[in-house]
Amino acid sequence: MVKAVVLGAAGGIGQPLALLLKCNLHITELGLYDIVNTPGVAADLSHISTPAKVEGYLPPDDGLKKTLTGADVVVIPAGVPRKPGMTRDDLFKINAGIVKDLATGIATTAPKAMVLVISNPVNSTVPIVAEVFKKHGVYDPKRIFGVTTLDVVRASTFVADVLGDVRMSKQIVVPVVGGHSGVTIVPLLSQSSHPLPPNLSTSDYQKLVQRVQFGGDEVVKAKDGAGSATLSMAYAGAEFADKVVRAVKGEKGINVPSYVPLAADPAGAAQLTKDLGKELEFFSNTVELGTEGVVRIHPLGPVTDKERELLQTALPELEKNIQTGVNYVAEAYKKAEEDGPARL
Ligand SMILES: NC(=O)C1=CN([C@@H]2O[C@H](COP(=O)(O)OP(=O)(O)OC[C@H]3O[C@@H](n4cnc5c(N)ncnc54)[C@H](O)[C@@H]3O)[C@@H](O)[C@H]2O)C=CC1
Ligand SMILES: O=C([O-])CC(=O)C(=O)O
Repeated sequence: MVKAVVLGAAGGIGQPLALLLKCNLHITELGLYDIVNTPGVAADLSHISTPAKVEGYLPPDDGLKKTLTGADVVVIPAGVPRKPGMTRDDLFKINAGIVKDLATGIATTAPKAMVLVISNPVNSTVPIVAEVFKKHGVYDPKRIFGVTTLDVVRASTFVADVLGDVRMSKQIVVPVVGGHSGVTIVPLLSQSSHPLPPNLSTSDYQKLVQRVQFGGDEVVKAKDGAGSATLSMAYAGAEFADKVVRAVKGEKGINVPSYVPLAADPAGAAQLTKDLGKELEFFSNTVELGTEGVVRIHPLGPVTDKERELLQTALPELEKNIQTGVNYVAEAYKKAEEDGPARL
């Protein structure tokens, strides 16, 4: 029995993601929560002849609590998406508060659930969830994940393009490490399961790196004000959720890319710090999953000089983004204490 929950389930990502989770045969219960439209989305999905029992709730009458009760896996795509000209960091002002409130709901109702954060800016929203959990005394770094799967999906697709065989894209695995925005997205193309052509020019290599780093902008521009990636994100989110669900059910040896608290695996974190020459609290890398969440954070593996340069550019930006999330929660709690205890 596995209960999966989507918070922000009526949105551009939420609806197709809920559809894909309803089609996942490992999931027996699907809880949908949003500030609008979830009863309709749930009624619609409930007619699909797969096992998951679907329920949709809105904020009144303790809807968040009802949705989260008994949750094993919670996916969060709630929040506003980008418009052309915006960076993911521009979303922080609105999305930080949304994620903080939802994280509070999870910490109080389903503190043992695996939490999969999609809402941007992921580099800062994942630290927000971690800090809220710390405040509630239920922080387990092994159970909090930033969903960076779309970067890896894009890298596979774009490498297949360069190799001239799109039929191969599903088999191609390229580690993408760091974070989930612009220069913090670092594709380790030298570790691609399918090597790049040896005669690839420097400028074509740079274009490929740039395309992985700014793939999200391609979609934002094409949607021209109507939002950012939703369908490819739902695909990536469902792929990630499927792996987490299978790991929770006891399947062994499942490896996923994810932006995780490095406290999840102190030995792995120590190796990563050695590889990077810098200590960070969160970083995206391949992690092994088990029934209790992260079992192991993999080392970076051999990187080229060019990749090391990309990492050196990513790290200060990532560090700043992490601090923004941590500071936000500290300030919110300080303000709440000043205003009175019932505020959070
Ligand atoms: N991690 C990643 O790779 C990606 C992340 N994203 C991010 O995902 C987020 C959602 O994007 P879309 O689905 O396109 O946006 P959307 O606007 O279509 O949907 C967001 C949904 O969140 C709901 N929502 C707002 N406040 C809420 C609250 N307090 N509680 C519950 N639900 C709430 C809205 O009602 C809406 O249905 C954005 O922040 C976007 O930047 C988007 C693509 C990729
Ligand atoms: O670009 C955006 O704002 C949405 C996103 O995170 C992505 O598509 O990778």
